[in-house]
Amino acid sequence: MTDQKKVIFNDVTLRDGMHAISHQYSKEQIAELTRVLDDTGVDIIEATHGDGLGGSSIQYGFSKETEKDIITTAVENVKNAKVGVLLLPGIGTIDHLKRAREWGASVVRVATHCTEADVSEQHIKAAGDLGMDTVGFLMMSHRAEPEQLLEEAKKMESYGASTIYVVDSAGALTMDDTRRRISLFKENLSTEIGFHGHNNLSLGVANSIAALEEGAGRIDTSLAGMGAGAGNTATEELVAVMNKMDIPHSIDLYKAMDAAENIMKPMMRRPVQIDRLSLTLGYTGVYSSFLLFAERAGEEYGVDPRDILTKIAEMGAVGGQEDWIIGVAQDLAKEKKQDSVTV
Ligand SMILES: C[C@H](O)CC(=O)C(=O)O
Ligand SMILES: [Mn+2]
Repeated sequence: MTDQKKVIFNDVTLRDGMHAISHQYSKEQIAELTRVLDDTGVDIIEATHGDGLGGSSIQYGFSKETEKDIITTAVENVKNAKVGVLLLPGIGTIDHLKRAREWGASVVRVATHCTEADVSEQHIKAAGDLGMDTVGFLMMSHRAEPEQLLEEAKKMESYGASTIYVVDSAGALTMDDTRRRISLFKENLSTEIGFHGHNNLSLGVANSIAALEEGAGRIDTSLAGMGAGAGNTATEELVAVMNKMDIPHSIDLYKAMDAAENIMKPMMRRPVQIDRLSLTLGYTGVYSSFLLFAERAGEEYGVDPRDILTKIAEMGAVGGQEDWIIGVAQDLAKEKKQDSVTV
């Protein structure tokens, strides 16, 4: 590492972590998590529905608390960190963003599928006009070759994003895949570069380190990896490795370990871990937040959720197409029934 600037930690416990708890954090839990996260030293705390502003819906699942309560609770309980929000154009609007800004959010990540940066133009420009730290977030980055991803990143840069992320939504990137994308960004963009990992193939920490070595300056993590699929890169795990490698940051390792163990893990409804289903997400390259949808559909229709995910991967589903899961489960159940009749 030649660049000795402190790495910025963007914590996603209260946003990606929402997926792992079906968006059901209570105000009290949000307040407690915000306080401990702030105390660990993270730079940015992202707090919204898992699918961002406007995400609370029948399609993505309703959150327990309102958008206003999620954001204002985080803002009221933070001392040092900035509060951020996620915005997927089409789910969230510029009006949502203006309200989030009024409630005290100062960072926004405008997220698009990796080949559709075009749809972020208005939202990135609006965020700039609102004086927010504006980040472009290219989801499902494994689905674009590095050169194509760079072209999309350049669009976000031209709209005014000051940081652009490689987002491994499916936890499907290998270390070499990560290096190739981040290094190309580093050579060709003048923005800061970020990396958002999921641990489905057990590469959350390794990919984050590879991204840092190639010049990323922002990294997403969460306590105990709380997040969709097998979770995100766990803060305490990454910090331990960064300490051993002398990579500078602002996190207190023991505080992060204690918060993960004492506060985060007891709140989990289902262990956030690599199991056959979350591993299948990484293996087939499916959006991590499809995990619980596939698990539920598998139970309801009596089919193996791995078959659902494999089919969903073949169909090339992207974030927002959660409803396809039911259709696939129904088709698989029908096929299963026909097979048993023929036999
Ligand atoms: C809406 C997604 O959960 C955003 C994200 O964290 C990802 O794509 O990964
Ligand atoms: Mn994610």
